[in-house]
Amino acid sequence: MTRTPALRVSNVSLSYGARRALDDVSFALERGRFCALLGPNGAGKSTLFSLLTRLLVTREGRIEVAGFDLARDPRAALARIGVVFQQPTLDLDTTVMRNMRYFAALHGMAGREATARIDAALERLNMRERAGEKVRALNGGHRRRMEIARALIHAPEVLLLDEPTVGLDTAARRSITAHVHDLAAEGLSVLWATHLVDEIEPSDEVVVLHRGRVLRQATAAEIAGEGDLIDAFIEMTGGNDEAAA
Ligand SMILES: Nc1ncnc2c1ncn2[C@@H]1O[C@H](COP(=O)(O)OP(=O)(O)OP(=O)(O)O)[C@@H](O)[C@H]1O
Repeated sequence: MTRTPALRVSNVSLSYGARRALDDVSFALERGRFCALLGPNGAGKSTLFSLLTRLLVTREGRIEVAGFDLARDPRAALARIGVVFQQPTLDLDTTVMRNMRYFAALHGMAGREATARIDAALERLNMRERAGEKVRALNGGHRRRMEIARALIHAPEVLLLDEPTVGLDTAARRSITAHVHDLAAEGLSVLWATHLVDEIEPSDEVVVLHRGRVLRQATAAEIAGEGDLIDAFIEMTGGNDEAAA
């Protein structure tokens, strides 16, 4: 018997007026996998994230999270998702712990339960010793780690990250990428939107998105074949961004 995927996107389309941002997108994310949603600027990655988090809705297609239909059963589906958006959403003038507590409260958690969940989430990202620091005092990499910890407070099955390394230096980028790969190795299902091929490991699943369409889903090693993933990606997408086309 096959297991229900962590995330299944079936024939999803979305248009902004006359512009078709997503066109019949289908893919599945197996549980405990790191899956890169790889696409150049304008491919539709953020649009897809907006649909997965119900910031946008579409009548065309279907999205299921751990078997729960996002349109029919949004509470159950959304409860199983943790999200790190492209734009940071932290209160810089309060401590890491207060930020985390606020978020726990949004999920209906308080008191000891909240503390235990927050501690565990910070621990997973090696951020526990920073709990008392003001967010403003943290560097970009630590702020991102904190946002990832925050997205894990309610123990989601699927973690969505939209270009989470934007604006980080090379060392912080590498560290965040490694941390999230570790989370997948521990059993979390991860969808990581990026246009940066070097964030992807050979065994990762990759969904190549270009101009709103899925060009391919396979492991990075399969897509790279005898060559490099970057060459295969450039060949598939023509090497130019939608914005520049
Ligand atoms: N609110 C909007 N109104 C009209 N068109 C939009 C809107 N948002 C996005 N688009 C267009 O839809 C397409 C997909 O955009 P989207 O932001 O989802 O891509 P992306 O892969 O996330 O790119 P980026 O990496 O630049 O964020 C692009 O052509 C973009 O110009």
